[in-house]
Amino acid sequence: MAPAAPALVIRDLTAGYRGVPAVRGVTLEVAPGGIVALLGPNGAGKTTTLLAAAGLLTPLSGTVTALGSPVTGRVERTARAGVSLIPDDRGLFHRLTVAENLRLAGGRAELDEALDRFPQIRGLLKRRCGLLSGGEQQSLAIARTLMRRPRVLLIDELSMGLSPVAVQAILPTLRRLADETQLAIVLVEQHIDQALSIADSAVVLHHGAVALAGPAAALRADRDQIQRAYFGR
Ligand SMILES: Nc1ncnc2c1ncn2[C@@H]1O[C@H](COP(=O)(O)OP(=O)(O)OP(=O)(O)O)[C@@H](O)[C@H]1O
Repeated sequence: MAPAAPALVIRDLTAGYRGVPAVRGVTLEVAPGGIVALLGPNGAGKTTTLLAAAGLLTPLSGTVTALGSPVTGRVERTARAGVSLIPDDRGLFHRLTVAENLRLAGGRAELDEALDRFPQIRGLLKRRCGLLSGGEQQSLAIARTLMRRPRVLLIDELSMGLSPVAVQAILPTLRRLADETQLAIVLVEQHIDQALSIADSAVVLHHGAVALAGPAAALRADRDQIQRAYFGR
């Protein structure tokens, strides 16, 4: 059987702010059901890459194709077609309850599906979102995004500020989601080992360029290589 067409293709992407590139020549590809870990030190260009992938930032050059269509200049259409971004602040409404946050994303059927995937949220529906723990907020952010039934999920440091234990609890859920629903995921993470343990492949950015890319298992086995890529050596 021929391999499935990639869900997201970023080809030779140069993008930035007010005409100044923050990333240069970035290429990455995610298959349906695949997870790519997008790694690199602060300021390496991970968020910029995700913004361009979501159609929120227009490339200076290069292309982004999601679900077979070009992304550039089509941010709403891209979102409707099934590309969702979870920003690093998780994009939740802290003054609203968990139920209200969820209701904003879809109807009963979508809600039931999301709660089946994250049963721990059922007991929190009346709680104000701002009073949830970091891990609970993280689950809520994913559950809410799943209600839009995305086919490509871009996740920007969902585990920011969380303990390694909380990160350990959530990442396997992403792996199951990808395996069971063919969701394609780009995961920006600072917890390198944990991200590599669920990813199929990884791309390490340094100063806006790809410093290292390859299968996650190979990169996991060679920690020094990643270390060097982080420091641009
Ligand atoms: N709105 C903006 N205007 C101008 N420069 C920006 C803007 N946002 C980011 N940058 C710059 O672009 C570069 C890449 O930033 P980006 O946020 O993509 O990196 P990152 O790898 O996601 O970093 P972090 O891990 O700290 O979130 C940095 O030098 C940053 O200062």
